[in-house]
Amino acid sequence: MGYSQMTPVQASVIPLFCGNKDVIVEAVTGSGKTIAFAIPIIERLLKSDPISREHVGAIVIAPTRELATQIHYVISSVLKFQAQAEDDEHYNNQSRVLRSQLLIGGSANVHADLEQFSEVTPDIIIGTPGRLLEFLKSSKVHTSALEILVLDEADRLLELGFGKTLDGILRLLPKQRRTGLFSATVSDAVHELARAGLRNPVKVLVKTGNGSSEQKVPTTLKVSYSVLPPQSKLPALVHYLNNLQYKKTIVYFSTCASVVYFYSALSHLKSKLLIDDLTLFSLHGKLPQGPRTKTLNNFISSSCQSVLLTTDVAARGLDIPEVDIVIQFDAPYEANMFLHRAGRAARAGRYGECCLLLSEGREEDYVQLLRVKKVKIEEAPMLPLKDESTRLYKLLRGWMLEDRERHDQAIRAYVSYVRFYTKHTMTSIFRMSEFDFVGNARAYGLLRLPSMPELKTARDIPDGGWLEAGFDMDSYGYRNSTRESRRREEINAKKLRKVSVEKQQKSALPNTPWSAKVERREKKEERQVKKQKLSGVKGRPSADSSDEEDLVEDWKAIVTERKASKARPVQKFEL
Ligand SMILES: Nc1ncnc2c1ncn2[C@@H]1O[C@H](COP(=O)(O)OP(=O)(O)OP(=O)(O)O)[C@@H](O)[C@H]1O
Repeated sequence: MGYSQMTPVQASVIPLFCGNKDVIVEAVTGSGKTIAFAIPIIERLLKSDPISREHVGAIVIAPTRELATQIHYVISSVLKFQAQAEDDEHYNNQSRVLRSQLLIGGSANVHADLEQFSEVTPDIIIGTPGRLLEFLKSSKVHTSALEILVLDEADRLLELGFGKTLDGILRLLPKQRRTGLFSATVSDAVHELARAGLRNPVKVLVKTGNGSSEQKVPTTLKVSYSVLPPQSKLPALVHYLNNLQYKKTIVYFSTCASVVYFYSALSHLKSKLLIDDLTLFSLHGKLPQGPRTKTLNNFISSSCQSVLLTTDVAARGLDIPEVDIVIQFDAPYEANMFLHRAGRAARAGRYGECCLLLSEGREEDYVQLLRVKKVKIEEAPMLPLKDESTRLYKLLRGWMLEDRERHDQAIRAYVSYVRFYTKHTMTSIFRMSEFDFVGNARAYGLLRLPSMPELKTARDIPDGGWLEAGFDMDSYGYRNSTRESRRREEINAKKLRKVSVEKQQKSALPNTPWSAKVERREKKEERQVKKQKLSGVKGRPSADSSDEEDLVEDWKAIVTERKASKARPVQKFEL
């Protein structure tokens, strides 16, 4: 494969894992952990008795489909040398040919996987947890001969959501086996599992730098940050994309909806905003598997300057050699994820850069936290953004006004970002009580804030949520004619309903106390339902700005609620 020597993690782990040791391995991103477990898997299987049909010899579990596919590719690349070695005397003595199979959700169903399993008779299975569990539950698959189990990105696999599936898989595996846990960030959760599944594990910790200069990121990675008002983040991104001369760039956003929106905006405005030969790609977990795989492959094989806009689905493990810069548009929900995102650059000793964009206010404290986590991070030089910013938002506004769907998309992205913010694990830094609702809404190019329960505790919200005074939402239409006629029908139906309610109110005589009581009660119930909706009891549906009248009503309720809350002692919004 062209490697002249082992990387430090390979030199430490291969002898241990080929022997009789379970291992927990922590080594920085891009340090060659895949080969560090691929070689021991192959060695052990070659040394053991041949595995009979329907049996599995080794299992590798990875948290994402992309990573599982990549590991399968690396293992298959090593296994290819078996064919070349067939004439080799040493090889013939061993008389084994190993095969591997990939199991991931979203592609063929588990029946097709089982058919392939009986056809190919693989010794090594590489998969994502859900599909793997389904597969192992089949009576056609036997695990009693399992020699070795590897959990790559083990800390992620043990996080909530995967933990249960993983327990299910572990229950189906024999206790007599070798187990290896690998990650660039081995958390406490891994030690929990170590107690449960590993026998006297050896912990291998491969550090970079020495003593006080010890780091959690590769020494060849330059990490910087910029603190900006929210409205300057998009112009800063555009500035970076136009001025950094790198072949491949990955930009991380916090939610799928943000990727969809910014990809759509930047692609449409590309000829006016970005340098000519830049190609944009978008990848996130809500894409169907086909386009997901195709996008990643196209990004990897692209020969021009390329930018991948993505979420944390592409943060761990992916090895794309030409990625030299990573931009984190938002800070991730936990500090370890920062290291994984950043580690897509500066792999295997190459030079790389990572820029983090933070919003002014509390978020600056994140830098200190990263320093405590042994990340060497410096402030980036100030960017000349003023003119760029005015021009960008003018173009964005023009583009948005061409189709109301684009504003809906922006609202979905904004709402998802706010919801993401509420889930930050570092609540003392990313405080909802300090969140700049208006600044962020402007950053997303919104004309009006959507009504959402989170706004109840927000400060400095403009009347009715308007960010663009005097804008007529009724005449703001969809390009799609079916959608637009449906919107118009809804507006007319609402107008009619309003007229009929007004008529009823007028015809109600003052000396008919019973009907007045009923009406009052109905209104009260209606208000209560609305209040429940706003307090988020059932979780609000995605904000659809086409429902303008409801929005006005909701806004009234928010104002009333805010007035009432002023009278009460202030309750801090702690998470
Ligand atoms: N011995 C070696 N010499 C040179 N390059 C190597 C060697 N072993 C692996 N590499 C290269 O190093 C790069 C990173 O390897 P790998 O993807 O295994 O890193 P990793 O430690 O698993 O990173 P991450 O924590 O991000 O998953 C790959 O491009 C791989 O080809």
